[in-house]
Order: sequence, then structure tokens, then C-alpha cells
Amino acid sequence: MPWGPPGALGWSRRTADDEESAIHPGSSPDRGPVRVEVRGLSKSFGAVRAVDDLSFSVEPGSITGFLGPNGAGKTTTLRMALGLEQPDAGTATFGGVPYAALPAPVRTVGAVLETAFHPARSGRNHLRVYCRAAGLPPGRADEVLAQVGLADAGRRRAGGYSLGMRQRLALATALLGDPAVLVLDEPANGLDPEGIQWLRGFLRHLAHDEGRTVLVSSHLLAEMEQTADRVVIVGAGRLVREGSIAELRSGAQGSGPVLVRSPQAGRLAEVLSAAGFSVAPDDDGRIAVAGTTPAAVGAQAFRAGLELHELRAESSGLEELYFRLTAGQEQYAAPEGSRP
Ligand SMILES: Nc1ncnc2c1ncn2[C@@H]1O[C@H](COP(=O)(O)OP(=O)(O)OP(=O)(O)O)[C@@H](O)[C@H]1O
Repeated sequence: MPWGPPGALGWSRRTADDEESAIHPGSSPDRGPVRVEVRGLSKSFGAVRAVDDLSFSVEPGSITGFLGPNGAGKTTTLRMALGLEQPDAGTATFGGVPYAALPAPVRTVGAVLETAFHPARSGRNHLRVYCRAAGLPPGRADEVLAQVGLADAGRRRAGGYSLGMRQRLALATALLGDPAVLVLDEPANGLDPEGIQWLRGFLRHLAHDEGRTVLVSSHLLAEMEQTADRVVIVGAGRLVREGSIAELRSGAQGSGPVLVRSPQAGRLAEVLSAAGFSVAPDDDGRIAVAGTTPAAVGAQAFRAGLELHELRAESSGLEELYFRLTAGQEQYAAPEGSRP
């Protein structure tokens, strides 16, 4: 389900007519600012400590990027905040109230955690089903479709939607209750550059113009650098840094990691790790090696008889800082078939 449904049914205690008068998309004079507070959240799955005593806050009227490498615990944190996962310890509150205790959760929080739709159902019908379940007026479906730019495609089967259209439909679903808080898990995944541009502008509008609290998770610093006002960086389930992009930038120093591409990436990562380098895959199929020089990486590859297709130093100070903060907190998975 694209948004946390458990509390959404709380709407059924009210009538659709009540809600019709309460929902004013765009202006929403009755929607006050809601601050999100995460305090001491922890969660283990067997021996894996997915989230470890994590605390941070998310402010209204701004976009907060929830940043961390794959497996850092972002989704688990969001699921706990939305009452979809029981924490071992700690709390997450919306305006001081846990999700499960919100009187009208769909009105307070809209979330996109994963995008699953009935393929035979039109986007519009998908939204109308949610409206019915949440006790919202069916007309909300057309309003949110227009908001996300899907007005023309609303009557087509969602199964035929592109990934970008599905992301927009998920966002529309999250907006149905005109919530004060939006929680979006990797909403830019799979979007083309135009879609990313649109998403960025839309999230800014929701936060800056409409005063909503927007929390967006991502494992890409570059994306968050251009979208978020503040970032919360996690690694191995723990908070590594919280602050504005400007604060982060002012703390960024030094040269970037060495980026290396090889058709034998898995083997190369093993060789470099064995030689004591800190390695992590980047998003372009390369390996990023921290705190060294291209010459040192090239020498290791040469000694191991490995072929290189690219070898250079990356120079973004912020990238370097992010890499340094989260290095070694991601499992390196060699791509299929990359092992010699
Ligand atoms: N239901 C589960 N059972 C067992 N382990 C889990 C479960 N959910 C998450 N984990 C583990 O907890 C850790 C954190 O996972 P999580 O999905 O929260 O990270 P993430 O930062 O969202 O990463 P990604 O960007 O890859 O989704 C990982 O090691 C993951 O394998």
C-alpha cells in the first residue's frame, strides 16, 4: 500500500460531508504546522540492529532529507513512525502524538512507502477506493490527480502507467487527506530527469508555500543537496549528522573519493578491502574508494591483474563528507556475474 493505512480508517468515524468542508487543497486554512519528533527509536531483526537509538526532528515548512546508504535503517525508521513496525524502544510523534493515537491520521500524515496498485484499476478508481476507505469525499480523487499532473491519465489503467506516473499516483494517494506531514520513501527512484525536476518543484511548493512538513528518504546525496533544506544522515541505524545543507557544506573539506570502474568489480572490491581501503559501490556501477589516490588504487588493480575502465578522483567536498560519514556502513554486493 502506498501509504500507511492502519489509521486511515479512523476517518470512518466521521462522514464524508464533514470531511468535504474540512478539506481545502492548496489553501487549507485549518491545517496547522505539525512537527515530527523521533526519540530513541531502536529496532533489531535477529542479530541485525536496523535502527539504533535514533533521534531527530522534522520541521514544518521545510523539506528534510533522510539520507543514508542502502540498509542504513531509513525504511525501518519510517515504518516504525507510521505504526507499521513495532519499535523495540523509543517513540515517533506527530505534533506530540504517536501515529496510532492520531484522531484523524490521514489528515495528519500522508506517506508513500512503496508503490503497489491494482493494475486493472484506473488511477482515478484507485484513489476513489482509498477515499471510500478513509471516509473522504470521492471528489478528492480528481483534485489530487490534478495536483500531481495526472488529470488526463486518471481514467487509464494504472497497470499501463510508466514508473514516473506510478510515483505521481502514489504521491496523489498520500495527498488525499490534505495532510500536514508527508513522509516519502525514495520518491525519486526510477524517475527521469524531467520527473525529478517536477518532484523537486512540487515538494518545495508543498513545504515552502503550503507550510507542510516534508520528510523524504534517499540514498543519493546529490539529489538531496538540490531538494532538501535540512538533512538527517544515518549510517548503520545511527544518527551521523543532522543539520541544514549549508551547515553540512561548511563542514565539508578535503578531496573526494577515488572512483574506479572495472568489469571485475566484485574481485576488485575484495582486493581493495583486503588492502585496507574503505570501499563502497556508487550509483553508476563504479566503486568509490575513500581516503586514497588514483595511483594507489591503480597499483592494487595492476598487482591483482584486474582490468580498469575508469580511474579518477571525485572532487565534491560534500560527497566526500557523506562518504566519510557513512563509509563502511553499507554491505558491498558484487553485481551479478561480475565475479571472474
Ligand atoms: N523485516 C526485516 N527482517 C529482517 N531484516 C530486516 C527487515 N527489514 C529490514 N531489515 C534489515 O534492517 C537493515 C535496515 O534496513 P532498511 O530497509 O530499514 O534500510 P534502508 O536504509 O531503508 O535501506 P534501503 O535504501 O536499501 O531500503 C538492513 O540490514 C535490512 O536487511
